[in-house]
Amino acid sequence: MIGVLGPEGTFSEKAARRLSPGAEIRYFRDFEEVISAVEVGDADLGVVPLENSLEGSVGATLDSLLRHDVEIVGEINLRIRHCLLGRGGAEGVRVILSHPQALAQCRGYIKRRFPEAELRTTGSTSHAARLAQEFPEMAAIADAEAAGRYGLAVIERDVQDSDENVTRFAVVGRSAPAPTGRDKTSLALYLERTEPGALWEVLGEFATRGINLTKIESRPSRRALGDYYFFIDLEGHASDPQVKEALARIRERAAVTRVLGSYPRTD
Ligand SMILES: O=C(O)C(=O)C[C@]1(C(=O)O)C=C[C@@H](O)C=C1
Repeated sequence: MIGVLGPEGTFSEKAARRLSPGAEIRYFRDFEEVISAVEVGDADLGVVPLENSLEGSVGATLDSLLRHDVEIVGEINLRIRHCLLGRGGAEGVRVILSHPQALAQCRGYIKRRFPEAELRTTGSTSHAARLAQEFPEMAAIADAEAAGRYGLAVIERDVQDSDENVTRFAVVGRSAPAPTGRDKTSLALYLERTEPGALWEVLGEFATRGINLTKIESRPSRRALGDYYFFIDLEGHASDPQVKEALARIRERAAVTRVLGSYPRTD
């Protein structure tokens, strides 16, 4: 059973179905609840968004991965094509609803096409579609498939601000997959020290061993303003000798070195 953001019809569900077409799906209120359900065994796997090509990282997912004892076991890249869904035509639309990530991915379209509309955020794109079903003056930004599920018409298609709108989802589980030879590793580091070059030294451990980094991102540590965790993705598996060696050296310097998972690469 795979846990995803609900209700029925989210992009997270679409990504989960791509991973495992026949799997039983269970719906949760937010990404933290999905991750925590995997941790306690209420879901075998979870599928949660990690980052988007237009809007960047999904902070709520990164923060939850750090705070729960789960592993990233895979990744899924899904092209996101948003639609405007409603009960009538574009003329009657006064309020536009969606998940904050989806509204942000369609910001330009909304400003251009509906300069007067009120924007309201919902827990997910399908939650927006479910609400738009009840109120004719409301339209939802969601997947075309949500229109059929919630009895809505597709008012306009492809309303995202760029065709290159891709969301990368993490598949979250409790046990690490075996190395495949084409893997990626996600890490979270907390350095504590603030002297010049602390991050540079850590990154040098990867550079000198020819390990390619594919992402680096900082997130507030929640301890103090200006205090950060670094989230790093690299090519390779945590059990590869070079990666293992780099991690051992980094563990001597960093206050926290947490491997969030090693998993097969999709690109
Ligand atoms: O609301 C949904 O449909 C989701 O699955 C969430 C989510 C996200 O937060 O990134 C997933 C993909 C899209 O980027 C927009 C929304």
